[in-house]
Amino acid sequence: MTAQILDGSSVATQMLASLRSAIADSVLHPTLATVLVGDDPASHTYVGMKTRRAASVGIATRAVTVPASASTDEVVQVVAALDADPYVHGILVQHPLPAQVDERRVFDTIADRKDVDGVTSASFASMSLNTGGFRGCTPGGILTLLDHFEIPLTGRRAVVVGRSPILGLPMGMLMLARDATVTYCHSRTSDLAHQIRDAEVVIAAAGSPQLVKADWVARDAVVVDAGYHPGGIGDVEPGAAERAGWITPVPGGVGPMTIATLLTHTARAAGVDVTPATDATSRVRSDAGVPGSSSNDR
Ligand SMILES: Nc1nc2c(c(=O)[nH]1)N[C@@H](CN(C=O)c1ccc(C(=O)N[C@@H](CCC(=O)O)C(=O)O)cc1)CN2
Repeated sequence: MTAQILDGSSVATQMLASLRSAIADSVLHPTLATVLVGDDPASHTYVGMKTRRAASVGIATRAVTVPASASTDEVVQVVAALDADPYVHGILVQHPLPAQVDERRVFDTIADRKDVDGVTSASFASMSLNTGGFRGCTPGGILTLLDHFEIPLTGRRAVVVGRSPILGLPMGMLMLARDATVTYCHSRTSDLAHQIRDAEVVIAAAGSPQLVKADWVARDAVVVDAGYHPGGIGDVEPGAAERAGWITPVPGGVGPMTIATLLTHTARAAGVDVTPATDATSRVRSDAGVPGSSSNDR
């Protein structure tokens, strides 16, 4: 049997439609600053996609481009100026930054209230401790997608392949906060196939084309492919759809959720009343209220 599709495009479209009407109903004018450092063509494409989708829901963008030769201090100064600008509600620094720039220092310059991309150390701590704030856009978008389709996480064996600070690492922490039993795998994991065969939920976020082989995927597993490589290739072999119970398509899965989440956060940062219904998280969580799901568990 073929897996059911976790259709990120359609959920993102619903989120954007709700966002558009929430912004139209408000007197507020949300503005997102985008910071693009260097000439990476993929980064230009992604910032362009975010800008166009922002415009489509009534969010203004302020595009700042910085030369590829910039130092960490120069990029930090750009971000600090946006932090101080009362007309900017959210700041997106497009990853990756050129090698000579200390990306962590740049991210951590973003004020908490403007970290709509959820990339600062403080936002990571909030995701890890489940204390609110903006979630990372890709991990947050994935969780919204799983919630939308009422995929339970409580007590399930979840494997995250990848441990990047803006995706794999926070993704695992968010699922841990939802009482999944989380295992991180990465480039030094010796038994990746074995770990994935045992997983009920697989988050493939390694940035390595088709790293996850179709025959590693357990029957009926939930497979989220957060890979995006040229030619519509993900981190999971397409044949996995023949075994999985649920799977995200590439394209049309995680990517659109990332952008819809970023824009939802930007509107919230500006004070727009975006109710949970707007970003689909109001759907009843199938693991909500399960005995033993207290955050005090060890
Ligand atoms: N500061 C950040 N940098 C990066 C992030 C991020 O969330 N914050 N994520 C990725 C790239 N990314 C957004 O920046 C991104 C990548 C892909 C998509 C997307 O919607 N892709 C489409 C396919 C598009 C196409 O092929 O034309 C899809 O999957 O359907 C959105 C966002 C790294 N950097």
